[in-house]
Amino acid sequence: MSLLLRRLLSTAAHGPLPIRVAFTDSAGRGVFATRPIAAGEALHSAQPLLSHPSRALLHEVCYSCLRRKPGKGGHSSGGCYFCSDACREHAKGFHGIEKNSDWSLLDDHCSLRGLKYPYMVKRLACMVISGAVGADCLDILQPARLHQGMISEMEEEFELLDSTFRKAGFQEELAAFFTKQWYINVLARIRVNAFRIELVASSYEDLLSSAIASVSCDASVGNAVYMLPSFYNHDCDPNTHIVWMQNADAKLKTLRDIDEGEELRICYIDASMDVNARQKILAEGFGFECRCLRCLSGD
Ligand SMILES: C[S@@+](CC[C@H](N)C(=O)[O-])C[C@H]1O[C@@H](n2cnc3c(N)ncnc32)[C@H](O)[C@@H]1O
Repeated sequence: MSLLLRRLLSTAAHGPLPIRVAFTDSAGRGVFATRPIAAGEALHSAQPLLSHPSRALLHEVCYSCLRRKPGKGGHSSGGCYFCSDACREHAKGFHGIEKNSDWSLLDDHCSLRGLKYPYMVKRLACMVISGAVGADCLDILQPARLHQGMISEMEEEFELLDSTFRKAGFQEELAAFFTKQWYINVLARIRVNAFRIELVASSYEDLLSSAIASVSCDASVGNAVYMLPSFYNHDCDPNTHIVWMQNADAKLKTLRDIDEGEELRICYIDASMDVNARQKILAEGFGFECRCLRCLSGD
């Protein structure tokens, strides 16, 4: 296990976490309980390594933590909304770089094709340039299997990002890491590990804005990639779930009693779909055939 993971598992506020990361028989690495865990117990929370608001809500959620903008107040900066000084401070490095570039070509490219992940790579590149993270910070995560069509699309996106950064004068900073291969490696990891974030309404006002958002089909406030949550495998009848209350900080909780040594699995997709739809999405989006008990029973 990497040093980073070991540190994450042992530095919880209330002692070591009741989980460990280990190899499964058929699904690569996974998360296992190190003791019996009761239904509904909070396992841990996790802050994103990388997040980005949905395009449709760019000015409606905090540019840093994805918290929804309340009806009044808030701190805006360059068109972006920050919910607090701490969020503004956290975003200072990458936002300063993003602000200095003209992203209109990338915006056109992504909105025409309905792409969201290139924005996450853009943000990661800005975080690397600002010194907030290393260029290899996602390397530990599992990448997607890519076919030639995906690689060609990624190469096109890379060229757009590269020319935008160069026009803004970041040649020197890019030289250290920003290659086509870096872009492809990072995007391949984001494809498999990014979570689509839907906040659980915590107030009447939130409830109202979620209702409006779901009517207009943009219930997701954005996407984020985490470290520890990325090691949870999928099950269509999961024993664990991941929730977001007010912002992109994720909380993992058990859904039923768990035995010591049992693997903890979450559901990556909408579990209410039928077996054929679930199998299709998991095969196309995540590259595996789901052989969970529910799928095997044809449910
Ligand atoms: C978010 S990662 C989960 C952690 C991953 N197993 C690892 O080693 O990093 C998602 C990937 O794990 C594998 N995976 C997750 N759930 C699976 C399942 N039920 N059956 C087979 N493979 C699964 C797939 O390769 C999938 O693309």
